[in-house]
Amino acid sequence: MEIIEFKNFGAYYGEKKVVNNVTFPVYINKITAIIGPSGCGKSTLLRSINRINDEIPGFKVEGSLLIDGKDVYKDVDDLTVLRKKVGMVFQRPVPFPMSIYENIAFGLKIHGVKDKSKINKIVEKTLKEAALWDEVKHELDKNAYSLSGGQQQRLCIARSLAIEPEVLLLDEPTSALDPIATQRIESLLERLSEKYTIVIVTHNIAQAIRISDYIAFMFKGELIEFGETSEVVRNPKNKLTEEYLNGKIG
Ligand SMILES: Nc1ncnc2c1ncn2[C@@H]1O[C@H](COP(=O)(O)OP(=O)(O)OP(=O)(O)O)[C@@H](O)[C@H]1O
Repeated sequence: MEIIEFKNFGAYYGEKKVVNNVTFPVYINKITAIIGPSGCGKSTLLRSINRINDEIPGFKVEGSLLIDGKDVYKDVDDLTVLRKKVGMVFQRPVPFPMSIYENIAFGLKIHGVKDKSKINKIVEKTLKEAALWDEVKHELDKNAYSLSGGQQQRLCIARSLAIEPEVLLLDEPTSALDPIATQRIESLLERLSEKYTIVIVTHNIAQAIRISDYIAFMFKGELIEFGETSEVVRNPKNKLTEEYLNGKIG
């Protein structure tokens, strides 16, 4: 079942159209990878889902983008509600300059959770979910910047999970990480997809093939192909997809 649907969706920065007539579904509790060469509109698509691009002057959209059947640009007034439902993790881990514990507690407090024992429980639960608990349980008061890059990224994932989103958006979450940290994040995402819907932008074709259930291949602002990852890889319908997957473009 789909949770998100792009329908004839387009996006502009000022006069420049960077996403054109894109239609595809994002299925619930699956990992969908948006792939394609640099500048093809991957991040723009991803950032449209939680309307984080609204802050860019001149950004506008056309067509529709539905979450649970509601158009996020027409039917959603409260961006806080949208962003609670749709969490986001960025390319570079960006912990807050505070303790590991506070990194998670902070967001909860903003969302109105005040009870200390409830916060403690959520901190532990989400750090476990993000496969970080065992490494940090004795040093929750340490500054988050003392963690390695991979641990910081898992902390950022834990922070997103704490506010119980339904969808997790990730923009190149492993491109700043070494192969071992990357592998840990990949297996974490596979586990998280049992409970969350995941949309990931990645330059790394091998990664998309390893972890995604569905692939959306973008090229110059157009959706060239969408389908089950195994099917797209085994039997790409479009020549461009085949060339991209074989490293001939991009
Ligand atoms: N804030 C902005 N203002 C103006 N143009 C932008 C802005 N952000 C992106 N663009 C342009 O929109 C197009 C699509 O960019 P986008 O970042 O969505 O692509 P991408 O596929 O994610 O690229 P990359 O893989 O390099 O991150 C590019 O031509 C880019 O230059």
